[in-house]
Amino acid sequence: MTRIYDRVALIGLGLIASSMFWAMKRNDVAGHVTGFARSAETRDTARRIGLCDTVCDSLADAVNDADLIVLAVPVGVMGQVAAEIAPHLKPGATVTDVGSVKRQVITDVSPHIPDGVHFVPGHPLAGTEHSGPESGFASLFDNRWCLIVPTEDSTPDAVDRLMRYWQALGSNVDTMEPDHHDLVLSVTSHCPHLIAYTMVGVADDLRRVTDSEVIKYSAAGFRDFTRIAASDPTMWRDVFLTNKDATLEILGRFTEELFALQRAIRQGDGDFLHDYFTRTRAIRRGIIEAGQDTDAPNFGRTR
Ligand SMILES: NC(=O)c1ccc[n+]([C@@H]2O[C@H](COP(=O)([O-])OP(=O)(O)OC[C@H]3O[C@@H](n4cnc5c(N)ncnc54)[C@H](O)[C@@H]3O)[C@@H](O)[C@H]2O)c1
Ligand SMILES: O=C(O)C(=O)C[C@]1(C(=O)O)C=C[C@@H](O)C=C1
Repeated sequence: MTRIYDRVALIGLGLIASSMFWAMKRNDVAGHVTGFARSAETRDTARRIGLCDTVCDSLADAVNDADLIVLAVPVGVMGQVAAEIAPHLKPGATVTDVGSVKRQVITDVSPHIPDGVHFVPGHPLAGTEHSGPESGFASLFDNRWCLIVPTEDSTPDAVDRLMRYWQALGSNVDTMEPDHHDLVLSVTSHCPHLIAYTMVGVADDLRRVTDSEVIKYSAAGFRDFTRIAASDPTMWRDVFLTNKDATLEILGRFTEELFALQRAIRQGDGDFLHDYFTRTRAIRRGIIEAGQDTDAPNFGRTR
């Protein structure tokens, strides 16, 4: 038995919250789980599929007895939800979030946390392009990192307990400072999504001059882009609006590199291209050798 919290409340019943629920049930991580979603349709779906022990029709009912409250809503509404739950929180409870951006969430949520309640932000580095209450699955967090991003006010006990909770859900855990988190995630997640959105947008524009061939004959590289570019529009709009500085910094560097490659192609500088691709191939191989890419088609193959 790996019970870490007695009562957990999930706010926003989408991909991440539903995956957390199934992972909690798999390992008996929580005693009783309540859930709340804004739309009646999502709450009905949750009741139909058995998502949460109790689906509540109000935020107050969902959180008032909870030891852990998980904000699993788009980053842009975290502050608003925190303000709504604040009067109903139990002393000693911990509020956490799973938002993809940390500095803005801390700025928006912290002022609403009452005295005697802990706030310990977090971010599971796991997801898919799917969203909504039916998209979750218990193994989503297995062997993935979850970054815990304490604020200046987070107490060591509350941090330690939340880390044990994510480990019980199957994750590896680490702590990180908020601004550093936002810069790192801009490189590893946010800008790659923006580039995928752009590439699919370019293909869509081109469709008119290629008679749909780019879609019909889409090769593996482009198909990977379309998977990423199918990710939830609300979630990703909020990510870019709330991680503006890091996104613009990394996009600036990206554009410089792209221009260098463009020049090498124009000048026929094969050595530059070969050296560049040799360097990037080594990065990919390093990730696989470190056992970090469990999705790789050859993961675990010995020959
Ligand atoms: N999808 C991913 O790959 C991924 C990975 C890690 C972290 N995250 C973060 O997790 C959070 C949730 O993402 P998700 O993928 O589960 O999204 P999702 O779209 O699947 O679910 C979000 C849920 O929040 C609800 N919601 C929206 N506004 C609300 C409000 N004001 N009050 C109450 N509920 C509201 C929606 O109805 C929906 O049920 C986001 O902050 C996102 O940045 C997502
Ligand atoms: O695997 C995917 O589809 C994801 O986009 C997951 C992903 C990522 O970029 O790795 C997306 C957003 C997060 O906040 C964390 C994880």
